[in-house]
Amino acid sequence: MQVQELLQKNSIANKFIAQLRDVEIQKDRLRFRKNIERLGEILAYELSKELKYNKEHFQTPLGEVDVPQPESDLVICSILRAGLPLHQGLLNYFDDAENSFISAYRHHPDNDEKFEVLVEYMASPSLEGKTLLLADPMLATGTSFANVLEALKPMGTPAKIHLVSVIGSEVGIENLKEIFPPNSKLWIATIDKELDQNGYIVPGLGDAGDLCYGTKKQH
Ligand SMILES: O=P(O)(O)OC[C@H]1O[C@H](OP(=O)(O)OP(=O)(O)O)[C@H](O)[C@@H]1O
Ligand SMILES: O=c1cc[nH]c(=O)[nH]1
Ligand SMILES: [Mg+2]
Repeated sequence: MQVQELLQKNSIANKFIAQLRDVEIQKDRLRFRKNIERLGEILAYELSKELKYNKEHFQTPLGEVDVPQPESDLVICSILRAGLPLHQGLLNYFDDAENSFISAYRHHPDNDEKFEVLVEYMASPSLEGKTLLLADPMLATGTSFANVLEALKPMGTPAKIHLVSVIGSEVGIENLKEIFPPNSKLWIATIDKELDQNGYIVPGLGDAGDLCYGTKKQH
């Protein structure tokens, strides 16, 4: 798995990341979701440079022109819940992509810091031979991405997988390098060094799902 980190180069993306992280600004859920969506758009643009293109012919009112067009076999798969605004950002640019939705959530069976990641819901077209964009804004331990890859296996083997994320941890990314095929690529806005004892990214931004949609009751 290759890794491309957006914030290695300064851009307007820095502003969106800073607003996601800021403990006061992030209280505005609408802005929080919108900033994840905007980063989805930027990451879509960056990864679009590596898609395959075919020359297509167009008629303007004044003449004819060839413009290479991206291949059309994209499937965007988001990991619920926090993947939803990232999904929308990708879909804003890849508007003719197919779509998958899959759940992954941290279940704390003993109400302590130990957790397992459960996948319980999936709605997906066939992925056989297609280009899969797997979207989750947080890549902490990497377990959600790993379990989702496993759960998607019955849907067929994609020709190429692009993982799309906003904040990752170094250890989580190393874990995924062992699991995802070598031709996969992670497009991520920024990478932090540490995880705390609860598996949260430090400094990170907190709980992305809760910041997008509110807290959830454990069950
Ligand atoms: O890399 P990992 O260690 O698996 O952690 C990252 C996952 O944790 C969060 O999901 P969470 O379980 O909080 O669900 P939510 O999106 O519904 O809040 C986040 O949205 C990622 O899916
Ligand atoms: O830091 C983290 C880790 C998992 N999930 C989040 O939302 N944030
Ligand atoms: Mg959460």
